[in-house]
Amino acid sequence: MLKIEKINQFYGQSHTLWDLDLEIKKGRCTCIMGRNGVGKTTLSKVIMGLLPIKDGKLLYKKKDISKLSDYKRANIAIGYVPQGREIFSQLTVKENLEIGVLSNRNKITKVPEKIYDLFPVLKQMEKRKGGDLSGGQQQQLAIARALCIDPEFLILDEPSEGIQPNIVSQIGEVIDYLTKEENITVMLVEQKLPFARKHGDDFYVIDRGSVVANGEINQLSDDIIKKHLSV
Ligand SMILES: Nc1ncnc2c1ncn2[C@@H]1O[C@H](COP(=O)(O)OP(=O)(O)OP(=O)(O)O)[C@@H](O)[C@H]1O
Repeated sequence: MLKIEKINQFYGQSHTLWDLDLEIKKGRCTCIMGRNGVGKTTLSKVIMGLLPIKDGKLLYKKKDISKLSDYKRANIAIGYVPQGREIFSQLTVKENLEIGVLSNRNKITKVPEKIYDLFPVLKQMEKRKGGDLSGGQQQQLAIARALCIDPEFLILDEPSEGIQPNIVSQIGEVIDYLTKEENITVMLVEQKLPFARKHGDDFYVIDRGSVVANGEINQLSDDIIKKHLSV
């Protein structure tokens, strides 16, 4: 689905991603793991076209998308839930979802009922302002908004961060449903091992901007964890 070949990214003089290679397979949940500051969010933003790369290739369904704008990437059905959610706090829940609908690749005009089936709390709170929702509800809204574009590929940047356990498990169930039932490909940036192990199929561990380990999630060994993930 997505193949990244030897990308290098810089913030000014600061070299952040180093010859990074990665492959994300269709219909699977691939966890991107690593300690704070190793480049996980930078990688997500590079895929979304929010940050430029110096060199390397981003092949999405075999087509090089590295020169496409972020707007065009939404049109090719890549959904993105950034760290920090970035919902519109002054707009209602429904209006936030309608912003996602505007980029729907099938040109639908209404929020699909399926979104509310996945996140019933959003139906109850449809008229409430985004900013008045709890952190967990905002995270659900951010995921729901990304699903309104009807993505084939969804990037979730630390969706479980700072969220209460019952909402984390609901989000996990949604990830399972998307990959197993809807064949949506998920890239999950995640630091929590139990969550990654439960919902991930594959993993990549990044350290100082490079991939240091990867494989199927059951190959994520204690040795890798000790070397590259524990603090
Ligand atoms: N806008 C920026 N300008 C300069 N340096 C930046 C910028 N954003 C991030 N960095 C640096 O790039 C490196 C990678 O940051 P990034 O946010 O991608 O890491 P991360 O793995 O997502 O971390 P975390 O788990 O804490 O979110 C860090 O050293 C960070 O300080």
